[in-house]
Amino acid sequence: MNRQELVAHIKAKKSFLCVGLDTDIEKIPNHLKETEDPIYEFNKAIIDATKDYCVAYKPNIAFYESLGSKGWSSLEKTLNYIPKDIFTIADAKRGDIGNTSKLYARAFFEQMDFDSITVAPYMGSDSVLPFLSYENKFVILLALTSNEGALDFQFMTSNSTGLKLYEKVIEKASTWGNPENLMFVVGATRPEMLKNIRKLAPDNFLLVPGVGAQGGSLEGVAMNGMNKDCGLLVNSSRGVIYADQSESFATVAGEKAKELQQEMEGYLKKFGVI
Ligand SMILES: O=c1ccn([C@@H]2O[C@H](COP(=O)(O)O)[C@@H](O)[C@H]2O)c(=O)[nH]1
Repeated sequence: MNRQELVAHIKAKKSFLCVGLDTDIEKIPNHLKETEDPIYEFNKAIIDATKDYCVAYKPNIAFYESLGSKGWSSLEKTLNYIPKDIFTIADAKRGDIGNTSKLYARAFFEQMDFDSITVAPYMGSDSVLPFLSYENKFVILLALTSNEGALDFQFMTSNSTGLKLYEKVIEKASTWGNPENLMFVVGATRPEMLKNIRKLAPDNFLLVPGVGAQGGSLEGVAMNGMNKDCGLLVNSSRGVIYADQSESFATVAGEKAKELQQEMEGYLKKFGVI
């Protein structure tokens, strides 16, 4: 999917919601555990219930690869089940020397047909460029993450440039890619930082995790980070998919996703995107 198509889906659905498929076998309702592939059955029900309210799904790869070959199989089946007009994100946080990154890119863009993958920036250009060589695919580069540990390195300031590390990541990576193939991860837990990030990356989409279970504010994100095309994909994983753990889990997940979509519709109108 290209950027123009993503923007068109956001406008049509009046939503910039990304539902995180962090499907944890421990948290799946008991009645599904008797099925042959509980992870896939859970994801199918979540997708059926939420697909009208979201524009992206983000399976976090750790939840699948931790189950070995069966997990990879559940992931592939889930990816194939997601409607083709919904943007897909492999939250894999990959990145290695160029020769190895090339194979990570092949795994997620050719073996599996994800629209995008999250990539760690710290090994530099040769670790990221192989992912950027694919047409109509996106790299989503970690810039300012939502966790406590973000404070350990990401705010360090360079004596020579005065830039913080996350700012340098955005500035430098913007010379490798462009808004047609490059997005950045910015946590919802630091919404006040989004104004500054928008100065460095006015047109790039930002993937914003941290709304829901991590306590990030959707309002703060929208008010500080929205651009003329929306420019935001706001993710909620646990806050949607585990909103209820009974047999009604999917219905409640659908209601949660709808609530978020309705709030998003308000912000899209406020900023003249729709
Ligand atoms: O900075 C980051 C980068 C990635 N994540 C991932 O997003 C989801 C958030 O899940 P919630 O249940 O909505 O908290 C999860 O897959 C993280 O690994 C992030 O949270 N922050």
